[in-house]
Amino acid sequence: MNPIYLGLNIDHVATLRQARGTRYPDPIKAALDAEMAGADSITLHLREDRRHIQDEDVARITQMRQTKVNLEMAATEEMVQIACKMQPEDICLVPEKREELTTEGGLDVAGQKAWLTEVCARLAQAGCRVSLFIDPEEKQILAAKEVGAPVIELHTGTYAELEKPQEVATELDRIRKATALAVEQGLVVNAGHGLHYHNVQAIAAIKEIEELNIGHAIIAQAVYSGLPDAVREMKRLMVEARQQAYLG
Ligand SMILES: CC(=O)[C@@H](O)[C@H](O)COP(=O)(O)O
Ligand SMILES: NCC(=O)COP(=O)(O)O
Repeated sequence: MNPIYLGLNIDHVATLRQARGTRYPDPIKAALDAEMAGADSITLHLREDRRHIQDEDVARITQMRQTKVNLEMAATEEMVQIACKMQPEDICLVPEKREELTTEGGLDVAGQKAWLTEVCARLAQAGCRVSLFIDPEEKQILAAKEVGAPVIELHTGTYAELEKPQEVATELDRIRKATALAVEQGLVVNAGHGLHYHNVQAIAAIKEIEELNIGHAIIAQAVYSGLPDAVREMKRLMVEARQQAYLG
């Protein structure tokens, strides 16, 4: 059975801290607690506007983590230099707009192949494994392969927002086909965005998906149950769905 891994996104802990400019809650404490509860990696997004995660958070987590760090960032010169200095295990390149509430859509890899080829090479040279956060589209998957990224993260935001069963089924099918194509191309496939306790299992049941990055829903649930329980329950649902997928 292919295992399924959970990456906890800690941005939302930092959002709460930045709302008041306090020293608490500490996203790094949250990350360490989550690792103890079964999170397999820690994801954090250093935005250009520094609205939540700060440079110091990235420095601290790369030193203190017990699992591995997945740094999400825009493909800009500033961010590439920071990443090369901090050297997290994984980097996920994401599109970024100043005015957006959260990431909207996937990275247009096909539209910036030359620049992304250079960025992927520089990050690989620094010892980081590069992932590209893309929509489940053939054009973007083939472009990801071309620019030299070993990993993609399929954007599940559209899936998460749909409500009508038929539309959800169609989007799931798109994600399944995209996963199959990416695996055929030799890419590792992760997924994430907008996943929560009620929609995660259909994604976790796609056997070739290796890791799910989830933040908002887990941190929200932590308000009620505490973070360790919130992490454990998400992981339990993911593993249950993966096992069921093998049982048929
Ligand atoms: C790339 C992605 O899907 C999310 O992790 C997103 O980057 C999180 O950023 P925010 O926490 O600012 O919404
Ligand atoms: N890359 C997706 C991610 O890190 C978590 O996104 P969300 O669960 O906070 O929507």
